[in-house]
Amino acid sequence: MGTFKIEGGIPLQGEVQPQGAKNEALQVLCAVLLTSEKVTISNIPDIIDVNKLITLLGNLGVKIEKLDRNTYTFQADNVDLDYLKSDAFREEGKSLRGSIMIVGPLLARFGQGYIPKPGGDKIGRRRLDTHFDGFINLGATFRYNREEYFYGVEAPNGLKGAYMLLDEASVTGTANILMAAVLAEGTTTIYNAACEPYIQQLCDMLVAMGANISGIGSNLLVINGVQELRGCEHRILPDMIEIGSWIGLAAMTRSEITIKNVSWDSLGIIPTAFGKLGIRMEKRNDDIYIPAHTNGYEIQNYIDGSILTMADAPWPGLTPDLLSIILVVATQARGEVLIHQKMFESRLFFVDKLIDMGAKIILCDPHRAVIIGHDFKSQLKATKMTSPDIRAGISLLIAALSAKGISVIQNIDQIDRGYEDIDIRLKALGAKIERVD
Ligand SMILES: CC(=O)N[C@H]1[C@@H](OP(=O)(O)OP(=O)(O)OC[C@H]2O[C@@H](n3ccc(=O)[nH]c3=O)[C@H](O)[C@@H]2O)O[C@H](CO)[C@@H](O)[C@@H]1O
Ligand SMILES: C=C(OP(=O)(O)O)C(=O)O
Repeated sequence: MGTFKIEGGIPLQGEVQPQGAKNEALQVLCAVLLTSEKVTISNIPDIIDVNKLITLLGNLGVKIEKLDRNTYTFQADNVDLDYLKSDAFREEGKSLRGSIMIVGPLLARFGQGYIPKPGGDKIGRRRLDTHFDGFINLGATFRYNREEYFYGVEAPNGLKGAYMLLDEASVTGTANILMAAVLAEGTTTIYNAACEPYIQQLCDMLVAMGANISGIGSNLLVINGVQELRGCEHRILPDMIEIGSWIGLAAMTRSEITIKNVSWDSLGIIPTAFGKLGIRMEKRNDDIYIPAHTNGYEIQNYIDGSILTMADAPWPGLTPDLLSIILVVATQARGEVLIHQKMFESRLFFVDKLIDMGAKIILCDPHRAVIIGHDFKSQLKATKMTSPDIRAGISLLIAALSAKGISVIQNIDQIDRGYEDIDIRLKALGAKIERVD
């Protein structure tokens, strides 16, 4: 596992180009399994999780051509279903969360889908009931091998459209059910569907492939099944979580940064959420300009003067993936904030490290932490730390960049799984960061 060595306390300056969205990439890559025709996808981020999924597709027999670093063509005209029964698949399939989304397309097109319990961040319980309840609603039979943590769904006679009210607005669950429903016979209605930009993008891609979907962008999707889908070209949106990470990083390191081509209209509440911490930014065409916050930033209170709460919620609420970043940025704000991570129960434990570095944080329980900002009157102290999950990892990296002295972050695979060339891009802005071993 690699390590970053970071000399903090240096303001950065310059422009950054956000990578393509990891979580969208994982969805649209799985969608290539829905057609025997060629699909071209551009703006694919070159990151560990995405590359693992591309390898998995290749092992499933999908023909893959790399046109440039971030553009590929895929053709699933000769899928090797036997691979799903191999030991290699049991290992590969469980190494990332996104692999779960091969199940819907495989079930829809070939009548069978299998997956070992998928990996991803260890940030609390991550159940899959919504996915499999959805497939069962579409007429699939379900089995689960408890010893091997292996899931299977089968529908040898095809899927039949159905009405369903999802138990929770699961992002990957909605994507999976949607990809099954586009080839099911008749009409499927998915209520309480997740509607993140990732899902909207997936819907747009499926429509370009010939699917019939209405309600895109809402929590009520109506899908009229079609017999087959065709190839298409699809471009992945810039990664809104990475954009949020750069906003937080700019404020906390008091750097002047322009984030290029952010697709502002797809960012939803994210700029407003950082605005509540007092972070100023300007929309310049489709770029975000963040001035150097030399006089700090002040957390807003509610109208009645009470302390602000920042909590996650399904889209269009604030994504849980940005709360760790918001938390770390708040440690240098003027004022206080309650961070309430509602969805995951083990995502706040990294605050121990921030407390070691001198941040004023009260961890109330696994879901809530109160942050009392230093207003830059006291700098965080450099330390040695390990990245527990992708977003805690980037948050610790932001803390290290703002801290006095040299910090070491171990287990940086956790950061590399979601952030393309993060060290190279930081260096281009003037950061002192080295990848050691
Ligand atoms: C590969 C991928 O796309 N991963 C994202 C996806 O994971 P993923 O699709 O796995 O996450 P889900 O949307 O299924 O749910 C995440 C967690 O939130 C809980 N939950 C969900 C919906 C809800 O209305 N109420 C509720 O409590 C679930 O029980 C679960 O613990 O969505 C998560 C939630 O945005 C993000 O953190 C992950 O980055
Ligand atoms: C939790 C995340 O990823 P995954 O679902 O892949 O673990 C994330 O991207 O913040």
